[in-house]
Amino acid sequence: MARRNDFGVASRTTCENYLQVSLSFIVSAAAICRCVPCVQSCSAVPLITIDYHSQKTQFLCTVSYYKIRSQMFSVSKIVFYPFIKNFCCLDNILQIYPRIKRKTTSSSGTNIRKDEKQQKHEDIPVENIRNFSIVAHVDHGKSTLADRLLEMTGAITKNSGTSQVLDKLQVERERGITVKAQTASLKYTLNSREYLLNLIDTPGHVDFSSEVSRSLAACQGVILLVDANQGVQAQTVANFYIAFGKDLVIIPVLNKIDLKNADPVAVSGQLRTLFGFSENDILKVSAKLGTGVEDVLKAIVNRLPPPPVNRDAPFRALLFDSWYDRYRGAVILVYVTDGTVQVGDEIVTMHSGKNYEIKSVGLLRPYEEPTYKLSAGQVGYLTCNMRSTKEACIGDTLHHRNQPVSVLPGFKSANPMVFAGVYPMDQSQHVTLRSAIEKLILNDSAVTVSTDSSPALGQGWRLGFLGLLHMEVFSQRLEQEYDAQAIITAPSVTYKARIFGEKNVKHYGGSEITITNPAYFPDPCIVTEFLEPMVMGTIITPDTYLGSVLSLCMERRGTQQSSTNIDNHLVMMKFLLPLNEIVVDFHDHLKSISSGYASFDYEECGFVPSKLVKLNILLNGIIVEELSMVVHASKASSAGRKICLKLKDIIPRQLVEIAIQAAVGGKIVARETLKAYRKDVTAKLYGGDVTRRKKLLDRQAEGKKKMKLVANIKLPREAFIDVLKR
Ligand SMILES: Nc1nc2c(ncn2[C@@H]2O[C@H](COP(=O)(O)OP(=O)(O)OP(=O)(O)O)[C@@H](O)[C@H]2O)c(=O)[nH]1
Repeated sequence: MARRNDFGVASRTTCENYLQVSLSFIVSAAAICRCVPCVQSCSAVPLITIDYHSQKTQFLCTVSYYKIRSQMFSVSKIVFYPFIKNFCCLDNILQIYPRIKRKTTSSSGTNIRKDEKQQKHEDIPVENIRNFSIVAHVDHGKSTLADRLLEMTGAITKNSGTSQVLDKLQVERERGITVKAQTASLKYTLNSREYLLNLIDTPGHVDFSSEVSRSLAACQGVILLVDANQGVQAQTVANFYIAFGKDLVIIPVLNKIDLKNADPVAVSGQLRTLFGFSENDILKVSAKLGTGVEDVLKAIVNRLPPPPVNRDAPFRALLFDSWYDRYRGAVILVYVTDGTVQVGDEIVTMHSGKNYEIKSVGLLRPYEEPTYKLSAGQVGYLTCNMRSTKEACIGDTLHHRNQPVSVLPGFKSANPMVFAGVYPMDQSQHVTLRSAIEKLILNDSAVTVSTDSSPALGQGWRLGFLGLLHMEVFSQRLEQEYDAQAIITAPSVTYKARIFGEKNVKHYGGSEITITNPAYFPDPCIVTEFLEPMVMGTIITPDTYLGSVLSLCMERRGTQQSSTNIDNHLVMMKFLLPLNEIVVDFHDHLKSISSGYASFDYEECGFVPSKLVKLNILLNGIIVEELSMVVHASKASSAGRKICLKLKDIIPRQLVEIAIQAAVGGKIVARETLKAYRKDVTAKLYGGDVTRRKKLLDRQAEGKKKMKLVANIKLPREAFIDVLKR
């Protein structure tokens, strides 16, 4: 059945005549790299024949998942021909791509089984599908529970050495947090019925909450995981209300019951008081040890409804995630709500109206596993030669060409809260950085981009993030995944201003303008009022720390809205806080004053009038535009003092004295003086009259004064970078 072709050639006829494709190539890493584009262009599961140095050493393998170099290559099944002589060829591949699994059965047998397996995947009836997500506060054990679920359903092997399988990004593994929602389709048999459980693991940190709400669009239920040691935390409350608001079935699960300090009884009480669960609903597990996890699987099957979909209707799917693959372009993750879609179908994306031919479809188990088709109710990926990163629009509806359907409700676009400038290290890296940002945005659609420029840092972009951690993770991913070095400037938030006067309104293009960059702060004379963004913060803290938490919130201009006792020890408080005050270090401060016990979460709460001013920084009387910032009037002097001191440390001393000033309008609010280098002009004098000494010093002072008049203070680029970056 396997045919020997020339190296790397997979003819189209072979593609069409067989379910599999025959390829011949020399066994080496390069060969596999060269083979993969051919494999990708075929619309069937490929069968690869390898000719090792013309010794007719052949084996077959069905490729189910492959990625090259920085990513991963994986061949799920390798079938040996009986006449294999040289096994070292296989070992070569195994060394390079350790995820290849060996299997020695007859080729035909395997193919039949593969077909059967694919049939089963596609044909699992809708009643046996459950789509769910795991939501929880940071570190309450979502990824650990997901690992156990994967193990118990056979998607990964036990003790495979890989923990937190769904945290695939390097940044996630390094920081031990989830930043990107991940999907895995699990097969689970209960009472001899086979179920397909589509699990979406979501991030816990507030900065990635847009990932959570997007993932929930494909789910009918959630597992609300709570650490039995820490109890209900701010993010637990937020996640509960997101799921509740979307009418999803919520399965409350207490995790970490194996810990010595775990108090499942008290935490169950908190869940009952706050959310009205009954004791019988609450499951108790240890995700780490696997205790009780089987009950979670049963609860998913028994308590969650199947997806409300129609397989007989024309194909319709919701695009809810995407990522970039350098060989296949955009890979998009869809939730099929109606009909079926298969390789070779022509589809249209509603947003752009563009046509595409489906090149491959499959499920994530948790690695890509190609299937023949995707049916309604399933969550799977598809590739369709989407080359431009802008084409995969999150929330878009897909349908078959010539079979229009109604639009699915999309997503409320995430509102960026924090803005920062991103510039290349030097301008020669501008193009590289631009393409890296574009590709990363495909994977992280919450980031907004606009171009920006600065005399000191050159051409760059102003990026909007959901929070500070989001910004840090984005810059780390730029570096790790795309090898792009960037300077990220200090973050700021968006303000608004109401303009008066017809001429001014015309000039600014509206009576209410948004200020994302202090450089565009309007003249206060033409502004009726400035507005600043507020958030409703939820803080849950043990009552021992109540005093210090309250004074921190007051200091940050917060006003208390409510206070509820969750139980005898925990208090939940709501504060209205200016976003600007919490964006940088509020969370760190809160953790340090409460020994790590208080938790914080926030949601946007609109804009309110505020007394905002632009703080200018002057060097010897000249404004340095890049260093200016927008602050609340009451904080102008302290912010000014801070930046003047920082500048004094960073700016190298020069031949003239430099006055570093912070000013609001014409009023100087802070000042530091950087002393000039002073040559010891009296060094040559030995003894003599004191007037000679004075004369020399006077002459030096005169010279310095003149120099100050003509000197142009230039900040070296490095000093700028030091001040501008956080
Ligand atoms: N003792 C014990 N530790 C657990 C259990 N479940 C999780 N952990 C530990 O808790 C820590 C956090 O677990 P993760 O699974 O990363 O938590 P997460 O909710 O996915 O974290 P984020 O994605 O950052 O929100 C890890 O050190 C786990 O080993 C459990 O049942 N018992």
